[in-house]
Amino acid sequence: MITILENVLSEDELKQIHQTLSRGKFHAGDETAGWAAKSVKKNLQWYADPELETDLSNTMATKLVTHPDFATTTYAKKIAPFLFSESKDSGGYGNHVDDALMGADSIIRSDISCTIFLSDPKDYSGGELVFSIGAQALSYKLSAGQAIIYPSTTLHRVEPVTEGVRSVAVTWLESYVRDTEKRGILGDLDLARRNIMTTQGKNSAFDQVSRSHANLLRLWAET
Ligand SMILES: O=C(O)CCC(=O)C(=O)O
Ligand SMILES: [Fe+2]
Repeated sequence: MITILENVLSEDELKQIHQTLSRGKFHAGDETAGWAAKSVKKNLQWYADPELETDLSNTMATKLVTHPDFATTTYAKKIAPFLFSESKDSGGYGNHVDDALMGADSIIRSDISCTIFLSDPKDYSGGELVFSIGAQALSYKLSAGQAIIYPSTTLHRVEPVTEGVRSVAVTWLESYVRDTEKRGILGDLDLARRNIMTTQGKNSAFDQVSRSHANLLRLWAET
């Protein structure tokens, strides 16, 4: 399931992030890709003082995981450090699938990929994030501060940026529930129980749906 999270970052936070990014440098991005993805990775990757990199990554992670829709969309167990990328001058990232295992010291299994958009879509041409799902192509170019969350199993690409600069923060999540269909079912049940609570209060329907949600999570979660 592809999900959009609104307002992960405010205007002020975006300004601050761009200010921090200006304290580092962008280098060719092919170092941070697997051997096959390297050949199509034509974006730039941000490098800075390691402490600054860690600080910015942690700030982004906090913003993401405290978003009200994050927990029930992802059932996240682990989050990888963020990468900050820029695409410009016809750079982008051709069709690829993200590596299944990521990280050096601490390895995570990538179940979910996430892009947080840091640029206003009016400020660049091209740069759509496109998912190939069977014969379908789904294309997203979100507002600055919005995030998109999608299964890491998906073949995807970033179209070349022909004008301006596309700036994003990307990360990967390991989920307690690795199967996207199962996460979708759990997310629906959780939404249903919350809707019942809001519209009818804590009645027997709420208890039944809550029990199904909790028991399915118990059956499916890998701890
Ligand atoms: O820039 C994006 O939106 C996605 C980048 C990407 O696919 C990746 O880093 O693996
Ligand atoms: Fe990717």
